[in-house]
Amino acid sequence: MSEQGKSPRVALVTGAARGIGKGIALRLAADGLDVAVNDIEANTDQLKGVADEIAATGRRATTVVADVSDPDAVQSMVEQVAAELGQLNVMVANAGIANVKPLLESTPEEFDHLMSINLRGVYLCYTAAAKQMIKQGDGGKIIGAASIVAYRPFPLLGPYSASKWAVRGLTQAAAMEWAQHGITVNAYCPGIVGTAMWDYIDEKLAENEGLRKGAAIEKYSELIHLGRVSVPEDVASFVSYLASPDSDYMTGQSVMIDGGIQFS
Ligand SMILES: NC(=O)C1=CN([C@@H]2O[C@H](COP(=O)(O)OP(=O)(O)OC[C@H]3O[C@@H](n4cnc5c(N)ncnc54)[C@H](O)[C@@H]3O)[C@@H](O)[C@H]2O)C=CC1
Ligand SMILES: CC(=O)C(C)=O
Repeated sequence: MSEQGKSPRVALVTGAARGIGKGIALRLAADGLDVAVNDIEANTDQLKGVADEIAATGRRATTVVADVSDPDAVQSMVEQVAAELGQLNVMVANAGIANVKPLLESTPEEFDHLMSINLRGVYLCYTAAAKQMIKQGDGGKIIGAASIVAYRPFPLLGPYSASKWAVRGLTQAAAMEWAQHGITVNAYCPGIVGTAMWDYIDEKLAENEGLRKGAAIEKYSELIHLGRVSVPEDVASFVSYLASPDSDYMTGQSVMIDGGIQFS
């Protein structure tokens, strides 16, 4: 119980074994929420490490191994979190993958796989969380991972950019439909964050453009007006706001948190 005698709010963060998701999970725990962290089976050890870090701060933590593209797994994940931590108040649909390739070399199978995680996964997490929050009857905060490419695609990241553009649309529709239940739905749009995802993007862009390793991220970083590559904590600070009552009058927005690359 908190000082006010109310149970701490509970957040679920997908793709939280590393990178931005880990940063968000640790920040929400620091904000006083109990936190469930999700990732795929291959990252189970890292995921447990994140849960241990949260528990060390005095908050309750639990891990849920699940693939966000699987409807049954997502439904079970939400049920498990509500059963173990008592409720679900904040859903952060963060899990995502990138694929760097010219459109003319991409395959329908690669396209479907990327969409199954980046778009269908977000849709499944949004809807499963909303059903749980409506059942609880006390509103909630649903938050999705978009990107600056939801406003202006990067070449060689065509399907990825389209998936993030679609997350922006889904976020607007969900905000309209669930406002009546006191649920706000917003998305964060990071720019260039130095995570494993950008290690991969840098390597692939370098291959495609005949650059040395590290050169692509340097090149793209020249676009950042604030003059440095982002860290997960930059994004987590904004998600902290979206998860808090301070953002209660904001819904349907996909907001750039990119050091000043893209302007809407
Ligand atoms: N790194 C960047 O510059 C940017 C990242 N983003 C978005 O932020 C989110 C997090 O990105 P990063 O932390 O950089 O990526 P990352 O690759 O470091 O971490 C993503 C996590 O998601 C997990 N994941 C992948 N597929 C999954 C699935 N099917 N089910 C559950 N978990 C799954 C991975 O195992 C990994 O732990 C992604 O949605 C990404 O598209 C958006 C803009 C910029
Ligand atoms: C990975 C990503 O979304 C960007 C913009 O770098």
